[in-house]
Amino acid sequence: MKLLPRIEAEGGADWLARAATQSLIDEARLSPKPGLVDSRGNGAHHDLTLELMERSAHSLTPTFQALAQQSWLRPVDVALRQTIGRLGREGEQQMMAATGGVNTHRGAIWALGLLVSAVAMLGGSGSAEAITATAAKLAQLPDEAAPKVFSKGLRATHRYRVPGAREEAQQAFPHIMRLALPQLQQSRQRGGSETAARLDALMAIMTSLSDTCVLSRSGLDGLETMHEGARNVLRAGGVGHPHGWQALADLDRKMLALNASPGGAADLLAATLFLDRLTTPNLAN
Ligand SMILES: CC(C)(COP(=O)(O)OP(=O)(O)OC[C@H]1O[C@@H](n2cnc3c(N)ncnc32)[C@H](O)[C@@H]1O)[C@@H](O)C(=O)NCCC(=O)NCCS
Ligand SMILES: Nc1ncnc2c1ncn2[C@@H]1O[C@H](COP(=O)(O)OP(=O)(O)OP(=O)(O)O)[C@@H](O)[C@H]1O
Repeated sequence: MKLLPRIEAEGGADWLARAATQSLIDEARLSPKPGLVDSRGNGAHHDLTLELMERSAHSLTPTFQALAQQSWLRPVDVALRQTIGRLGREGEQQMMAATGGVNTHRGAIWALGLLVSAVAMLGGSGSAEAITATAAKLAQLPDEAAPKVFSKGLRATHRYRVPGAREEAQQAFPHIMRLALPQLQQSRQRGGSETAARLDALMAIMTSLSDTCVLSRSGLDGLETMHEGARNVLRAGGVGHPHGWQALADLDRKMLALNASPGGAADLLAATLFLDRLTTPNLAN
């Protein structure tokens, strides 16, 4: 894994925040994504639009900036965990204010927020491994001030006995490190388009994530359809191959018929693009 270029402390927080927002916008615009909001339309979501997703992404820039500033060269401890927990919840409120009460990016604030903090804790330099390991340490610490709400995601993890957004972070983002980033690089090396490589990275996440968005909306049927369909795309040579493209279209149809949308996989793709962006900083401008 490439080393990050040194990001100077001054301006570093601003740069990280813009990179995080841009990663959310890149994820939202990427098309065609099964079930999700993209440049074509709303996917399986009746309350979301691309315009709303982009407005939401921009509303989060000050949150990412504050997370980076407060975390700059700080050690992992409960005090920092509580600070970022508070900033993350304030970010959720910013998002809700910007979208008129629609949840566009809750999971993304969690994943990207932890990663932005982790890069800042490392002073703006570090490998993707070091960044995700640092984020995991933060996610493992208790946040006493967190309200005890039994969210939809939490309910799904209990009902189906699967890991969710919390566990993905606590385990240092295995779906990003073991699946999405290697797939992104492999598909780029194959020489296809950047869009195809990013869609392949999304497929890699979708082959195995226990996505609580999918589980809440369409149960185990939806989850199995997602796993199987994403495997078919990659087995057929990826999105850049005509058979892979066909398999993606089939998966899109099936997900829509089930009202299934892989929102958790989309969040992790945005986080993947963020980590990728750190190694090619000219993309963030
Ligand atoms: C941990 C979070 C995501 C809450 O998760 P919870 O499981 O309770 O479910 P909720 O339904 O609210 O949201 C889950 C979201 O995570 C995403 N997701 C779903 N499944 C997965 C998965 N397996 N892996 C990763 N992300 C997933 C989806 O987008 C989903 O919408 C978060 O909202 C939270 O607790 N934030 C507190 C603020 C905080 O501490 N922030 C610190 C970092 S900024
Ligand atoms: N491009 C995208 N399209 C749709 N969802 C996305 C996209 N990118 C990320 N997501 C994630 O999907 C989640 C939205 O899923 P969902 O609509 O199931 O959430 P909800 O608000 O909890 O549920 P509901 O709308 O059923 O009340 C968001 O939290 C967001 O993180």
